[in-house]
Amino acid sequence: MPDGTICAVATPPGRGGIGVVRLSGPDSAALTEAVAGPLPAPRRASMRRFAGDDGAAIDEGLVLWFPGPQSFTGEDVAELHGHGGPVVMDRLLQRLLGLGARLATPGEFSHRAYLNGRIDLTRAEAIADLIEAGSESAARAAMRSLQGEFAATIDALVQRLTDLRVHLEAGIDFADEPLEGLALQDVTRQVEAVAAELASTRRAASRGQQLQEGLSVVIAGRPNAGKSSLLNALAGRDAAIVTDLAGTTRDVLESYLHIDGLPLRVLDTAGLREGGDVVEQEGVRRARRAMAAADRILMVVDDSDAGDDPALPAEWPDHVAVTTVYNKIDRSGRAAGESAAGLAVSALTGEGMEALRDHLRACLGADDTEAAFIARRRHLQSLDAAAGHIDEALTAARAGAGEELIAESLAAAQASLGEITGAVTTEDLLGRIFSTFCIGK
Ligand SMILES: Nc1nc2c(c(=O)[nH]1)N(C=O)[C@@H](CNc1ccc(C(=O)N[C@@H](CCC(=O)O)C(=O)O)cc1)CN2
Ligand SMILES: Nc1nc2c(ncn2[C@@H]2O[C@H](COP(=O)(O)OP(=O)(O)OP(=O)(O)O)[C@@H](O)[C@H]2O)c(=O)[nH]1
Ligand SMILES: [K+]
Repeated sequence: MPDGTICAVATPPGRGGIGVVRLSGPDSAALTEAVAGPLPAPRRASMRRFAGDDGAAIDEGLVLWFPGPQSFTGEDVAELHGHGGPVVMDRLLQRLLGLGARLATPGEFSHRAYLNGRIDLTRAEAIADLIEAGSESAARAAMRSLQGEFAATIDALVQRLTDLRVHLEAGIDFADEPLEGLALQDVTRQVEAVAAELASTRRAASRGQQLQEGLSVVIAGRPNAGKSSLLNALAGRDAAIVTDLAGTTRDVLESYLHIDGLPLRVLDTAGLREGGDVVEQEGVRRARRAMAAADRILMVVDDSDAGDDPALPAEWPDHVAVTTVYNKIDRSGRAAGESAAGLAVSALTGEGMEALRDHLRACLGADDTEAAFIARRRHLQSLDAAAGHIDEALTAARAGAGEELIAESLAAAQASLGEITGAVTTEDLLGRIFSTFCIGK
């Protein structure tokens, strides 16, 4: 699949002190020599003149030469560090293309690094996530994955499954009798241990995904409880329309905000009530869908309205954590801040809003971001699939089923985990992953 010598500007477009053009592939040495003269010693920066095809200088700068396999991609790599102007960078690139290099596709350097066994998929993705990181905690989590912690955890799980399978498959080969007694108990215990380990990895990965994509918080409640006002108070701007008409918000309104550098995706929703016109009914359906998919629901109650109470909208999705927010305390007189009942705020005066922000920080695990791996949806899906197969194995083991059945489920779990690090992949998956990277990465 890696074919030819690729080149791209590795630094961001625009003007900068320095701009880097990177080359990877079999002709890197010849192309670099054609432009910049003799190659410097491996991994030693040397000053060179970069010549155009007419021999006139395009720029002068540093050349770095990384003979494969000791390079980022594992292939021969060269870098031309020139002055970071768009015209200079483009002329250098055009010169290399004229000499026979091909423009790299997005993520192609990382893709080659993966194919050459230099980095596994979690590390390739961590590089992209590190570049994209929008907060310090997301960057830290990306570094943990880049340094291989996520991959090591997955590899350890796969190893345990391999050991178990060997154990079971040896049983298949050498005994006609089903697993019983101690042996079966032992297998069950070990599968349980894998299930627990998998669950804790899932938690760390899901924390990492939240750090990257933002905790999704849905503001829900009865019409006129002050949901849109609460969103505006959190966002610090007029993101949503506020009126004293019940049923103002009809659709789901999405806002991204940060609390102490931690990303939040906040959804304002239509007030929950029966009846109303078709538009409002559709709004309520969408609100319920958003609630079911949320990481947390802020259930807003109008504290100045004796008729509003948190128990009213009965059908909460019970897998989603709910925080009750008593709003309009400027009218009800309740003391601001957090209590056992929930949080008391006034979206109008701002009382209690700091306590609400603290609460959301805590929901995001702001004090515990060290334990997170940067993770993507596809990782969580693979972890869930693996957990499903481990469950099957457990059910089979507990029911005293045959070794084959248990081993088969363990193998399926292994395959799901293998998708995370790229031990098991398809062209299609790789294409989808690397095409989202930036050019030059
Ligand atoms: N100039 C420059 N800076 C960069 C990169 C790059 O490609 N070029 N990187 C690109 O992402 C990152 C660093 N990643 C790299 C990873 C491995 C190797 C490398 O040459 N590895 C060899 C030799 C190691 C050594 O010198 O001891 C090896 O592992 O064998 C280089 C960069 C960030 N900074
Ligand atoms: N006194 C007081 N009024 C508030 C407070 N928060 C919101 N309001 C008022 O309550 C009314 C409804 O506010 P909204 O933010 O539109 O309420 P909502 O829950 O989004 O309403 P729907 O979109 O109809 O579901 C408006 O007149 C707001 O000004 C508050 O803390 N104190
Ligand atoms: K309203």
